[in-house]
Amino acid sequence: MAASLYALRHYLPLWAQPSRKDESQTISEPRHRENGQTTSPGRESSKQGEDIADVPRITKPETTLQGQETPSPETTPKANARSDTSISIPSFSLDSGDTSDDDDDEEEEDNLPPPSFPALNSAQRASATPPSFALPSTKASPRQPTLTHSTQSMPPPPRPFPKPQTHTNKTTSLRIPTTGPLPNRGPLPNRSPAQASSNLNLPVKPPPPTPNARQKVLLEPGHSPLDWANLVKSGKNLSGVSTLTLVTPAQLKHNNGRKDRPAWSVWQGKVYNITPYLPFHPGGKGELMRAAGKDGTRLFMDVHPWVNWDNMLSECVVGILVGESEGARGRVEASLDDMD
Ligand code: HEM
Repeated sequence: MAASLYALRHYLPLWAQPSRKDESQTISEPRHRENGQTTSPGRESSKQGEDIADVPRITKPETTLQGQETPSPETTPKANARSDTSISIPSFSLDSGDTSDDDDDEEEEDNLPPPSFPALNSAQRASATPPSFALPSTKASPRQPTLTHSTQSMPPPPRPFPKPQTHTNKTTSLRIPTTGPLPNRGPLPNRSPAQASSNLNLPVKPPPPTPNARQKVLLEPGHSPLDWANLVKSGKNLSGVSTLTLVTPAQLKHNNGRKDRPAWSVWQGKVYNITPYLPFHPGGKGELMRAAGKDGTRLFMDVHPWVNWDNMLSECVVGILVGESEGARGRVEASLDDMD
């Protein structure tokens, strides 16, 4: 116990450090004297047989219990069956009033190297020495702590560590600062990329526009694919003709959607009036108009062969594309039928 206390004396507050000067202390530190030299307990003995003498022992105080026989330091202290309550209980005293006789030893102790653990440059040593105990302020000597004598009741132990008062305390100063820029975290977030890069003299390039691979257009409200599907389902005639007709190429070419004429187009032999579908076409009116007045099968299949145009344009069918001769014969037959 005493050896531990002595080994840890650099970490104990001053008032708790064991003193070798006061002979009345209960914890005495034996000294091994060899050839007139004093060996401190913290030092290692060079001889094996002397190790026992280096171990600090708890010995019976010699001066405070007067009139009692002084036991040999080699024996275990015995309890005394005295009921004299006036006997003062020896206490631990660090009074430094009598420092005159042992100054050399004191200097020798102070010059001792600190314990090897923790290391001299370790964080434990930097932060732990000296611990700041909140001792009651007295105007005593530098060795302030006074555990005085006997019948005085011991004051309550002081708080080992004072409460942290400001954020400059050691424990809080290790935290990440909550204000100001963080170290090595780049520019402040409110700065624009141009401002941030201006410090670095880097050329500022605007991000390239995202290519619209599908070339879809923004449809007008009420012209979504679902709106078109609902319009087709309503059964409304969207072809612009009363009956299916034979369409000649001349007729197809004429109805190309210009000059208020309807826009007809052909897919796989069928003629469709695409005029009502123009505002609903996801690819835009312009794309769809490329097929107006002609056969648009190849254009259609090049872009979206997966689209079921026959189902989508079922109410837009005008007729069937025929040759010029067939169309003329068809018109004659039709006129004959009208005569019947
Ligand atoms: C009347 C016949 C046509 C119908 C019913 C039709 C229908 C459609 C539909 C439903 C889409 C959307 C496809 C999707 O989202 O996957 C679309 C997109 C498109 N269509 Fe058409 N289309 C027609 C004719 C044409 C023609 C003749 C062209 C070009 C000459 C064309 C060019 C486009 C383009 C460029 C897109 C956007 C890209 C895409 O979605 O793949 N369409 N069309």
